[in-house]
Amino acid sequence: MRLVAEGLSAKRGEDLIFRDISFQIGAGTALVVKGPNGSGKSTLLRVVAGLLPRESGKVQLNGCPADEFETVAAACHYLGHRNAMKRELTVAENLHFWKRFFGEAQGNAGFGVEEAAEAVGLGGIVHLPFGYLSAGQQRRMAMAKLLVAWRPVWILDEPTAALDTAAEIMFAGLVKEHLRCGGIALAATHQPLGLGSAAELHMAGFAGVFAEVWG
Ligand SMILES: Nc1ncnc2c1ncn2[C@@H]1O[C@H](COP(=O)(O)OP(=O)(O)OP(=O)(O)O)[C@@H](O)[C@H]1O
Repeated sequence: MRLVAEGLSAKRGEDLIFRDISFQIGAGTALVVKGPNGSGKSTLLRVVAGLLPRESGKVQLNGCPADEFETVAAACHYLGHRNAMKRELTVAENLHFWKRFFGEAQGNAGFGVEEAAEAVGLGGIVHLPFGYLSAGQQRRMAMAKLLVAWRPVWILDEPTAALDTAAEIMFAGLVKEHLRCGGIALAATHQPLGLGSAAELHMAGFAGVFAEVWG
């Protein structure tokens, strides 16, 4: 399986944010997107995830059986800046919602809700309203959303911002396990994700866009 982006460009409003971005990410590998504030990292991730339209170019997931995921977007988990959880619902209710929403991928049911909470170090508090959790605990539970249903492509926007060191290490472990299982990760970050020698894509913003990919 291989996530292939070719010649991507995107606008926000009337402004062209980046152009001619191309990369490939093979199964079991990650690509880390770096660049200064406003250079278009979040925009690129949202375009790849199908959440924003692209101005040109294409995104394909090669080597994935056509009947498994109808679109690239359907094969992606997207963890954005926000946690995508309802504060008034319990953690369990939130995670059950997402588990039902995603449904089961063929041959892979994903983690149970309690199992996913334990995997992020927070087993035993899924009965609490999400809004009661600390900011770091909320982020960890948002990470648990990645586990309740299998999706081969994880798109991660500043996943560990404002997390403590233990949570960073925990999350690096989750991503490594995802890669070990043949998954793909595309992450935008200002801080090291602890993934070792992941390939990097550097964005400089429009009027200085360049893309470099290794691996
Ligand atoms: N809805 C919008 N309308 C117009 N411009 C926008 C909109 N959303 C974002 N932008 C602009 O698009 C550019 C890229 O924003 P983006 O969030 O992708 O950058 P980023 O590299 O992820 O930044 P950061 O490191 O601060 O998170 C910025 O200049 C931003 O002001």
